[in-house]
Amino acid sequence: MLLDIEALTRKLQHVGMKDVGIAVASVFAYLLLRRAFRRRTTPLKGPSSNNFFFGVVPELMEAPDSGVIHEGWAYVYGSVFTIPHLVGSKAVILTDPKAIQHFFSRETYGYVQTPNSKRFLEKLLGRGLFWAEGDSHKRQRRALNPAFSNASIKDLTPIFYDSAYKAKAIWDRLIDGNPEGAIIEVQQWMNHVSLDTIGLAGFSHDFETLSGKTSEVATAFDELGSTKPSSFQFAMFLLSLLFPILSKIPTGRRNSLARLGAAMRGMADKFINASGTAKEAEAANDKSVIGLLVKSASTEHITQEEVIAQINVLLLAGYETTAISLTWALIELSRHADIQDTLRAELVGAEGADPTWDEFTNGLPFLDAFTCEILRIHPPLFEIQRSAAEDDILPLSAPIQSATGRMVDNIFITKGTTVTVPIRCLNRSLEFWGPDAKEFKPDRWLNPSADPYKAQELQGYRHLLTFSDGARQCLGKGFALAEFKAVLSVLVRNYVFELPKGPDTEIGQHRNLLPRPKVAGEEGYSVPLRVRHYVAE
Ligand code: HEM
Repeated sequence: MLLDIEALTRKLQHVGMKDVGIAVASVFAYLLLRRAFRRRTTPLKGPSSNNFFFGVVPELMEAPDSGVIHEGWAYVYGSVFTIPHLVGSKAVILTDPKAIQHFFSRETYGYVQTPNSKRFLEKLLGRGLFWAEGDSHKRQRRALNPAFSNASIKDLTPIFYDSAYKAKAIWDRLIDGNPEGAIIEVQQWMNHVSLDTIGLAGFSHDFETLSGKTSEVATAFDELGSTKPSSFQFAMFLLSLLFPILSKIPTGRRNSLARLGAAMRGMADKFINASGTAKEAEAANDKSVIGLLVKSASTEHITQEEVIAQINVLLLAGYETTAISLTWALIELSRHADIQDTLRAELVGAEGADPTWDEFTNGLPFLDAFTCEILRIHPPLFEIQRSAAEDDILPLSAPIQSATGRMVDNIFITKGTTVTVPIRCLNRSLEFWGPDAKEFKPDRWLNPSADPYKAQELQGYRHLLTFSDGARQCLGKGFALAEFKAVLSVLVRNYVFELPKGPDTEIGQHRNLLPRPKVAGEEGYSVPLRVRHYVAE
């Protein structure tokens, strides 16, 4: 309907300044009343902070183990509690299984990326799966699903083995003729294995880092990984949470991130130009994840921009997570010679040469138990944080006492509230996993306790939240598990791993895009291990 300007002007001439004042005051009064009567998030107990602007965010970011802090707070304040967050606001932390299940069931519609994460993800990766929400997320995920089916992952298994054998060929040259073995910085090698694998299996691109080549993407990841953010950069990061405009000011870290974004986009462009239309990809019989995506692109209405964004998503989601898990696996084997022996006995005893995909999924119980324990004790992502897109009511498994002393069996969440699921806390919590929760014990997966503790109440892969849950749960879970098991089976069958200064060597944490393990005192995120040939007795 067009606006009748003349009629409006005539009407306004009859309205005096007094009427305008009354109208403005009425609007204000309405807004204030609406705010006053709007239901607020249930007041919950929780720690306090003197830091009005950042709350406990810096404390959690700098802690060696934020999971232990969350666990302590849950013990003192209850299974759902609040923490002081940005600019006097409160974030809600969930450790109640029913509340967590409800939260994940509403992923991408009711709970969405926080505004800061959304901006960051769009800038770095584009409008792909990580960025998308609701129906758009569903559509993108549907298009990618076939590439992650069991049949597709089975087809990719030779690529996982190829990467492991390329590393083996070079390690053999480093070790040959030396009974004492060689000191090998394994984290860098697990980076190479993971990057080359995701390149080939994800989008038919060989980064060739296992052959000693460098690429812009590898260099950009390396640069981000090896430099520790300075105090200035940390302060700028915190400030940009409050004033997003500050995220445009270049700092060393932001420049590295920009270079990583540019390198990933450059490579994605090359892939699109090389594979071109769906027809050409089909002709090339491209079984990579993106090759399959390109084929289904037209039926699912996937744009070229979205295909490019998905390449970035795969790189970021698949590279660091798997490299970190493999590095932790080698550290834990070096810390526990008995576990290393048991795993090797199972793998060497396996029939034939390399275990098949079917054996990874249905056989080799100790390899499976070891894998689950690495995922439990060392989740690469420490927490999932979202913002409530609308008001919600979280049900609880057991009532808790609110901050006003009232017993409540559900929590009202106001739209805009930040809600966090602390993965690392839940995976290692005494309450969920029993008195030996903090110990690295693969056996727990083989001999489930008669008293199964609370972990059974958690959903997620094997009651772990390492791969998250709900609509956004890790799409590459099957890929990651097969790659992890294939690489580890090659390495453990052929080598013996030790920490050069003994099994009790302190392992520290290096903050990167995701936290990395490092041998305390070493430069960057170095994990040098002594690696010897395994010789059967
Ligand atoms: C040990 C290895 C891995 C772990 C622990 C892991 C964990 C996770 C987690 C926790 C999420 C949810 C993130 C969030 O909601 O903020 C996620 C999402 C995702 N992961 Fe993984 N991941 C691993 C490996 C991989 C690999 C190898 C790939 C691809 C080949 C992959 C592809 C994805 C994708 C595409 C998503 C986004 C799903 C969505 O938003 O719908 N991941 N992963």
